[in-house]
Amino acid sequence: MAERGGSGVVPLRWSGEALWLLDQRRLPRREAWLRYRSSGAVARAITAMVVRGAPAIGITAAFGLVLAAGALRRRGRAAGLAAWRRRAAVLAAARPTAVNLAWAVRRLEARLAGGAWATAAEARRLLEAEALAAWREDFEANLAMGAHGAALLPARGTVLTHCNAGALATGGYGTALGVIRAARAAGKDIRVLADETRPWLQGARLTAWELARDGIPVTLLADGAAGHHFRQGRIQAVVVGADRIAANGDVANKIGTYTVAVLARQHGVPFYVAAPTSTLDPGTASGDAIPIEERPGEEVTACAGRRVAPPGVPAANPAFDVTPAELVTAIVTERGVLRPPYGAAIRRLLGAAGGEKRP
Ligand SMILES: CSC[C@@H](O)[C@@H](O)C(=O)COP(=O)(O)O
Repeated sequence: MAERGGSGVVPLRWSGEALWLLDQRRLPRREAWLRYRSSGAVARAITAMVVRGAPAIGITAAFGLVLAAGALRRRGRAAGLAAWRRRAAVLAAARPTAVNLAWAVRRLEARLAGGAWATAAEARRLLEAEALAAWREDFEANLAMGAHGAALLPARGTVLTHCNAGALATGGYGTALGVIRAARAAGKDIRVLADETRPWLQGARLTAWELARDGIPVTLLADGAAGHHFRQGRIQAVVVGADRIAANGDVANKIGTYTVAVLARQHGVPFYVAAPTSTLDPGTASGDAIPIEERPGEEVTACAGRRVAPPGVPAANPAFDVTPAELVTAIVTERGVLRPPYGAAIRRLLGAAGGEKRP
């Protein structure tokens, strides 16, 4: 069983035959693993939030594409490829905001196009090797981001984070939480304030769980309480993850992130975004063009499975918002720290990777 740790937490396992996902909807009360053997079921699991977090759903989709390799058994390479691509399109559409889904599909599609294979079994082996490589690379990227980002944090202080950008949201270790983990490992006395992050409570359920397991001091905040803590001077830095970063540096992340960024600017607190280069989207000019996932209103009118709003009252439920680049102090990637102006910095970074960011 392939596993990749980092603080002992992983969102997925690969057996060679099946993908196992840790059901994040049930954490922290239960650690339940669900088994998936088809790409359609994997796509439904992504939509249903069994697994979430941009890099984690990208890696999950990559293994979904391995499971889709059965489509290549059809007579004729072209027909097989067309059937496989249809399954890939379903995976890519499972959640619209995180660019990592499309990134995973492009990466595995390029592997198929560039690799020598004659049978579906050979193609499956190529796809599996690529999915495992994407997972390993994401884990290593998180370690590198941790090292770059830790240097930005003070020797002692409190960091606010929003949502969960930890091991559960990635191939292991985490982006924003990776930065915090690395700072602690480097001996910095960092404490964490975690926004609860309604409606799915990724902060209360997942970030708090991960950090408590690691013995990192974490205090939960109701989402509306952040402003009070900024005003009291209790926050020295903000670190969050990202679902997509546009070519100009605008950042899409969990709904509520923009509010935190505005507060950070108002109070002169640095606002850092930690994200792997797989989250950069040079094909999207600005945040205005990033599709924002709209989820069912029932996720807001109910809390922990019980309706809290009066019957008949609807709720708007955008899952993400966009923080304009001008509010972002720095973007931490595995290849180094980007500073404004981000358009030029992102072009330089991706150019340095050989002119093409994606395979
Ligand atoms: C390293 S995870 C970065 C982002 O994906 C994370 O901050 C986030 O917004 C996750 O949203 P989610 O709806 O839980 O998938």
